[in-house]
Amino acid sequence: MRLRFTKMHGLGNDFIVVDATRAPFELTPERIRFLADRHFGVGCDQLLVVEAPTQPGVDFRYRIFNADGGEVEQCGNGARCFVRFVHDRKLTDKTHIRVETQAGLIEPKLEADGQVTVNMGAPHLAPDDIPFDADSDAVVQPLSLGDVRVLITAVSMGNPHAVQVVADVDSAPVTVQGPAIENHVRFPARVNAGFMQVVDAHHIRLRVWERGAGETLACGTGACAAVVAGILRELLVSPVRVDTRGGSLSIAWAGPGSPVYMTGPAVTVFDAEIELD
Ligand SMILES: N[C@H](CCC[C@H](N)C(=O)O)C(=O)O
Repeated sequence: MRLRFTKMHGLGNDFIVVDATRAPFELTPERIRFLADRHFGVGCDQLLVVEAPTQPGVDFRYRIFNADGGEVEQCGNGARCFVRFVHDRKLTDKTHIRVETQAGLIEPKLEADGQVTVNMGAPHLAPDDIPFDADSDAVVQPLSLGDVRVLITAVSMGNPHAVQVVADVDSAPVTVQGPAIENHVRFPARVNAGFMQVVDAHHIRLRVWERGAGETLACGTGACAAVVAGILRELLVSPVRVDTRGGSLSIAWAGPGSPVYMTGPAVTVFDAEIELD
């Protein structure tokens, strides 16, 4: 099977993007893991599949697979790459599109300056919607990681996030606590683990250990979840600049029930083909 794909990234969070609008595209988890492998395959954090919509009034359907082969609900950096991909490949002449995902409808928009703004929808905060086995409905919850206990805020952007505040992201124990949080028993669907340093009320630094991919250079839904958590904890005021290791995003949120808006870049690196056995 010959697979045509485009390599893209959003602030270094990198993707293999496949156009499946004309022909169905069913890949096994094994093949996705092969494609995502940075030594034996192409290499990516996630594989994004562009499909025709399944419902009226929508332009495309968007499926997301982590490097571990699992399909997930949402990807923020991928949504920005998505609108650049469909626009550049002339799958649409629209610059503002409506896209259905497992997590619901999102609306990415290609701005005149090349940046992309995405209405990511409203965050979900009820524990059952994360899903999170919560001690209470408090914004901050203790989570035991064996010999240490961390204080997290659980937020879903369609995909689950556990966000904690740290003094310095550069020295934060991301590679130790990240996997422990990702696989914690109180997150039945596993979780993305965010480590947020508050610089000031409109500025944070963020690292994310992603579910199914490990630490990435940037995480769009993680940036949204961190800003939501920071505003709920009255540490942040919208809009917020989020500095990730791959660059900066701008996140805006007007409070519970309101959508989160994310603005940032989307870059095409190359087009290629690969023979899959
Ligand atoms: N690892 C995430 C999916 C990709 C999210 C991230 N790449 C983004 O930009 O939002 C999860 O399992 O929920």
